[in-house]
Amino acid sequence: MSDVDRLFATPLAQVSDFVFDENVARVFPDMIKRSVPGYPTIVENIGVIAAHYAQPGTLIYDLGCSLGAATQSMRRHLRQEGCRILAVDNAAAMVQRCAEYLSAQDSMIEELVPATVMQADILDLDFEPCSVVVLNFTLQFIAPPQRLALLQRIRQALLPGGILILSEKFRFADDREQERLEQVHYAFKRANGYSDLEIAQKRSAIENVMLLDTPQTHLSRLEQAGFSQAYSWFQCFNFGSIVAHA
Ligand SMILES: C[S@@+](CC[C@H](N)C(=O)[O-])C[C@H]1O[C@@H](n2cnc3c(N)ncnc32)[C@H](O)[C@@H]1O
Ligand SMILES: O=C(O)C(=O)C[C@]1(C(=O)O)C=C[C@@H](O)C=C1
Repeated sequence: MSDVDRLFATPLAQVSDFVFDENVARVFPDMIKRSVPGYPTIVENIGVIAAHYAQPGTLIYDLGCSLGAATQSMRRHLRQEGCRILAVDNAAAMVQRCAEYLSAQDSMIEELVPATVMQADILDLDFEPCSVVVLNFTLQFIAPPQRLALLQRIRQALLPGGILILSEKFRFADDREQERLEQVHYAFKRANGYSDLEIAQKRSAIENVMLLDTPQTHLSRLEQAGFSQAYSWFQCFNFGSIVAHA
C-alpha cells in the first residue's frame, strides 16, 4: 500500500520542479488524498458518470492515469458489454505500479471491464473512437499552448453522445476569491497533517509545472474545441470537475 507523503517535510536547500518519479509514485495515494479536497468523491463519481455515458463495445480513455484510481472506479461501476479501458501515463514509475494495481483488482473481482495501461505521452496519442475520456488532474500539467489542440483531438475521437470528464485545480479571476480559496486549501492541507514548511515547499515545486486556468477559461476552451455543452458537476474550494459533451 501507499507510504505516507513526507517528501517536503524537511528543509530543502533548493526545491526542484515537481516530477512524477518513483518517490512520488510510492506516496501518491496518500499525497493526492491529503492534497486535493474532494478527490475521493470525484474519483468515485467518475465511475458513476462514466457508467452512465459509456456505450457498449466502445473504448474509454483515462489520460494521465497515475496509479489508475479513475480506471479502478470505472471498472467498479461499468456494466456495459464489450467496453475496454485504456489508461495512459508518461511516467514509468506510475505505469508500472498502475499495472500491478489493475491486476490486483482483476484477481479480487471477476468479470471486470478489461483495462490496459500504456506508457505514452498523451500529446502523441492517436485517439481511436471512444465514448468516455477522463482527464483527472492531468490537463494542468500540459503546457498551456498545447491544451486546446489536445482537447480538439479528444473531441474529434468522441462518438456522438460521448463525454469528457475534466478535473482540475482552478485559479480565480477575482483576486479576493483566489486568495480566500487558496487559504482554505492550505487549511485543508494543515488539517490533513501537512506542516507550513511542507505546504510552502510543495507550492514552490509545482508553481512552474502546474499552470492553472480559471473555470471560465476551461469552459470557453471546451466550447472552442467543439464540445456542444460543458458544465461543472463538482467543486470543493479551488478544485473541481467538469463534464463536456461531444
Ligand atoms: C495529478 S496526476 C493524475 C491523477 C490521476 N488521474 C488520478 O485520478 O489519481 C497527473 C498525471 O499526469 C501524468 N502526465 C502529465 N503529463 C502527461 C503527458 N503529457 N502524457 C501522459 N501523462 C502525463 C503524470 O505523469 C501524472 O501521473
Ligand atoms: O495544489 C497542490 O498543492 C497539490 O498538491 C495538488 C496536486 C494536484 O492537483 O495534482 C499536485 C501534485 C500532486 O499530483 C498531487 C496533488
